[in-house]
Amino acid sequence: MQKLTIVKIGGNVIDDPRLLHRFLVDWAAVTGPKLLVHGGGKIASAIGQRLGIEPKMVDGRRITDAETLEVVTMVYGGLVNKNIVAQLQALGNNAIGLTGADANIIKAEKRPVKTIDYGFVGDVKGPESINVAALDAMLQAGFTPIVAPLTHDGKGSLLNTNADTVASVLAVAMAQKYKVQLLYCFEKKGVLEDAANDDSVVELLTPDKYKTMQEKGQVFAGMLPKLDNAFATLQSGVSIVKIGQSEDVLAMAEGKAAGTTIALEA
Ligand SMILES: Nc1ncnc2c1ncn2[C@@H]1O[C@H](COP(=O)(O)OP(=O)(O)O)[C@@H](O)[C@H]1O
Ligand SMILES: CC(=O)N[C@@H](CCC(=O)OP(=O)(O)O)C(=O)O
Repeated sequence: MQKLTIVKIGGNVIDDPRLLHRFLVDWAAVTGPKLLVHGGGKIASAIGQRLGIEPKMVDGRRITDAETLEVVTMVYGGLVNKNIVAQLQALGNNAIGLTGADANIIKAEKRPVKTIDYGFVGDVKGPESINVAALDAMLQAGFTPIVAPLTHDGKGSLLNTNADTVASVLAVAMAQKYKVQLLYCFEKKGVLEDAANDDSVVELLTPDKYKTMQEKGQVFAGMLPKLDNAFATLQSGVSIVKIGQSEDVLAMAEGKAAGTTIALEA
């Protein structure tokens, strides 16, 4: 099986032009088939606020009313996605920017209203909702798909889907055809024993260690769904999952010691 590297890059890196450029230079140097998923939540919040739309987040998910859907479509599908593609073209990487609607790559369902109405937020059912053949054709033709965290409902509406979730569902679906390594890149050196101390990287995170860290309150906020997603992908056929700093993407992709490796057992 051919190797496929899937990287997710988070909002704090995208929001910093210097960090983003440095990441893209290293990303362009990653060899073999590869696919990038980007977030951009921070920029969407800032631009929404400039338009008088206050961000509302519940459990790390954005409440996406009709106006907010317009903002995230412009920001994720336009500004962020196309800036990344243009920079990668300048670096010699033949990137192709996509939302989940393009080539029907990710179909989702509007999250049902229970106690909270998330609005136009999409949940992806499973690997059957991913157009693996289309992504495979692009990869084999030498393109690098750059995927925005937008999905579609098959009825004409775009939906907003958390970028970590998009990366993990794509990784699981692509594992049918490739040996997938999934790298979550953000601004810290990895999963840290102490979130304020960058020198406290946990090199290997097992479910037992994760449980202990949760009990001690060492993992919180956006790291919780990221790690839940990470363990779930390993259980669904993804070969390697790592979490680390955007500056270490090349080292992580090449299997050198960097970041936190997520593993089902020690
Ligand atoms: N143990 C931990 N190690 C590192 N970061 C942690 C930890 N626990 C919580 N965090 C927080 O998780 C955040 C990353 O999650 P999130 O903001 O969702 O990432 P992204 O930038 O990829 O969207 C970090 O900025 C950090 O504040
Ligand atoms: C439904 C939902 O919450 N979608 C996310 C998508 C962007 C994202 O995940 O961006 P980061 O990776 O930068 O956080 C949002 O709008 O914030």
